[in-house]
Amino acid sequence: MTLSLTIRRPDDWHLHLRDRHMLAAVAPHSARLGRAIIMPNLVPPVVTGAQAAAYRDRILAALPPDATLRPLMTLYLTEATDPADVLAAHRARVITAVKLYPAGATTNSASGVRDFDKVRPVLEAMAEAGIPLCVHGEVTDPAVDIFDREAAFIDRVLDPVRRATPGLRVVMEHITTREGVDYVRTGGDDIGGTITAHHLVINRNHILAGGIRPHYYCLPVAKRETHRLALVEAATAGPGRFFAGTDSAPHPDSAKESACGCAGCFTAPNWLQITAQVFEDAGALDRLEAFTALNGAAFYRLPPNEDRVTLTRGEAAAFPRSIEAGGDSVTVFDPGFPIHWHLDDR
Ligand SMILES: NC(=O)N[C@@H](CC(=O)O)C(=O)O
Ligand SMILES: [Zn+2]
Ligand SMILES: [Zn+2]
Repeated sequence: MTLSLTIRRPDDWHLHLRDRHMLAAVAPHSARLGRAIIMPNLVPPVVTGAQAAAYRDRILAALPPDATLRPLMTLYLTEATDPADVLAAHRARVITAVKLYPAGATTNSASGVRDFDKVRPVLEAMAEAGIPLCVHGEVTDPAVDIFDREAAFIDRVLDPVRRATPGLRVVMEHITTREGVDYVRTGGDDIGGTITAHHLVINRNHILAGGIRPHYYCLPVAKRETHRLALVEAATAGPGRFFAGTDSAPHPDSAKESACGCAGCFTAPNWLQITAQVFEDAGALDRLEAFTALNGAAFYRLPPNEDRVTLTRGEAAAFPRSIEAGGDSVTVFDPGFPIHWHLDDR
């Protein structure tokens, strides 16, 4: 018996498309989504409305003619961000959200925020205008163990900032811990959380046991199995404030397979199929649509996509091991188990 599942066209609420050669190589792999929140951590970062508009044009030019993707742009919050520019870019529908990177927390975060008091006026303006703040939730204090940095961020930064800025709408990005799940679940209507496909699949053993696997290294780093199970439970719970954000973060293999390999997993080509497999294994296929196509739109106060895609269960799917980008290869995330779901949306 062939099992098939028709759902509203999925969105990706956390996507890195990069620029230039990399953009050209990876954009087609996200082209058949509905919408995607485009992360602004380019070098140099996207900090003004004008830069976001120019970046959106480069993305649209890189997409194939049959693309359905509508890129939703974000601004990279710095201590010098002008609240008036944020408000104007939002009013002009150039941006959908603003991204907070604690300085030094992750790839290209050097221009991020060190002193949270400096961004208070921007956050207050955003709360007033209902502009969501997407947050990379890790403390950067070198004294805090890397596996504890998400939980510490909630207590030391996120909760104090939210209390100081009532009405601020926050997406806790790429949550990796039970603490993150609990904070979003109990945090009220103004907080949502994205969950990646790779964090639904790997725990820290996959990165470190039996050899170090750089293509499983991303930030926040995958945690213990108990945390992965909490993420699967949250993702498969149905209607709510958890939604798919792939954090597909391509890097050249030369930068990952290095004595100091950089962070990011490239999941754009297979995240939906992997997610479907995880939901099947959890007995939750009836809730895949909520996670991939309903909850995120609801949080962003956008209508769900009207068109549909069909996923069909069959033979184990074959995904490329890597793709080519401007002379470099970029390894595609390998879930490590067979994926029986195929995407058919034409
Ligand atoms: N997730 C990652 O490990 N890397 C992302 C940055 C980010 O989302 O933190 C990247 O841009 O490479
Ligand atoms: Zn991040
Ligand atoms: Zn990211």
